[in-house]
Amino acid sequence: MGTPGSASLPTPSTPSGREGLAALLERPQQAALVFDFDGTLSPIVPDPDQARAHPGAVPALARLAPLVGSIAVLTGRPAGVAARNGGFANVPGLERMVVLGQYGVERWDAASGEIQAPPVPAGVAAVQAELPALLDREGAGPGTFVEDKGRAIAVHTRRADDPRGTFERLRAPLYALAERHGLIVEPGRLVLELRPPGMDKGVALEQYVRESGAGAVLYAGDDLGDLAAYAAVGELRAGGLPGVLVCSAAFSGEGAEELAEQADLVVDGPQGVVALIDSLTNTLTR
Ligand SMILES: O=P(O)(O)OC[C@H]1O[C@H](O[C@H]2O[C@H](CO)[C@@H](O)[C@H](O)[C@H]2O)[C@H](O)[C@@H](O)[C@@H]1O
Repeated sequence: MGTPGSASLPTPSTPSGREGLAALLERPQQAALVFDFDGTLSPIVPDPDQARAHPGAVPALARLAPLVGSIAVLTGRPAGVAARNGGFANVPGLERMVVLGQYGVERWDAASGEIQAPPVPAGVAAVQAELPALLDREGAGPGTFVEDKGRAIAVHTRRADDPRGTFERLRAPLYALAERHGLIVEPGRLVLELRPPGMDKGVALEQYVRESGAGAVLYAGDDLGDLAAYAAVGELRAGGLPGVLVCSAAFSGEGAEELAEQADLVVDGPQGVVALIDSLTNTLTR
């Protein structure tokens, strides 16, 4: 059975990555494949509300899902937003998919369409109330905008006149604001996100791998928040569970270069991720 794009499966550049991919291909029904959303399944765009999965992503995931143990999305987005913007609901093939949102605190299950989310800590409302005056005081400018994620507040500078300069200028005051209210700052691609502590993509990935009983894991990401998931895969590998680290490298100069350095496989942004998913499907159905 052929799938769109018949490129052959790339070879990981590291021995651990080659071992991880070999294990995935030998026992696909025991493999967990976990994907970040923005920058990995969804191309980076100036307005987060307009971000959608790459047109090839859902069809590619739906073809691969029945061949592997499990497929999940692990994202900084609220779980419901990623499920909606990704178009993951009611897709034949993706009935078992889960979206772990807000760095793993929230969970959306395709099987039920329901979202589980704990209560929002009080510090989030306090930050929300103080933020406009802080941005004004720091001269953030009209291009700087705030994304209210419910249990986190993201300050974006991509649309500012000087995106990197504004990001750097806001860094210290936002860290201080977060600390005053018991939150942490999660830096990303031209975004500083103020969110509750206690969970990150590493903890979430490790929990998901254990819960799904996976014997191998593939994790694909593009941003600083994905480093924790990379570290978790490193620890799982050290404990004998093979894994592959994929970097979706679409933009440079946005602070996430470390990810490409640590990856076993670097692909060309979301379109490269789709090609990789398709080549896995092709290999498993040959
Ligand atoms: O964990 P992720 O799925 O990678 O989410 C991380 C953050 O992604 C979003 O921001 C990024 O994508 C936007 C849309 O392409 C882009 O405009 C922005 O510059 C990027 O930083 C999202 O808006 C955040 O809430 C996520 O935490």
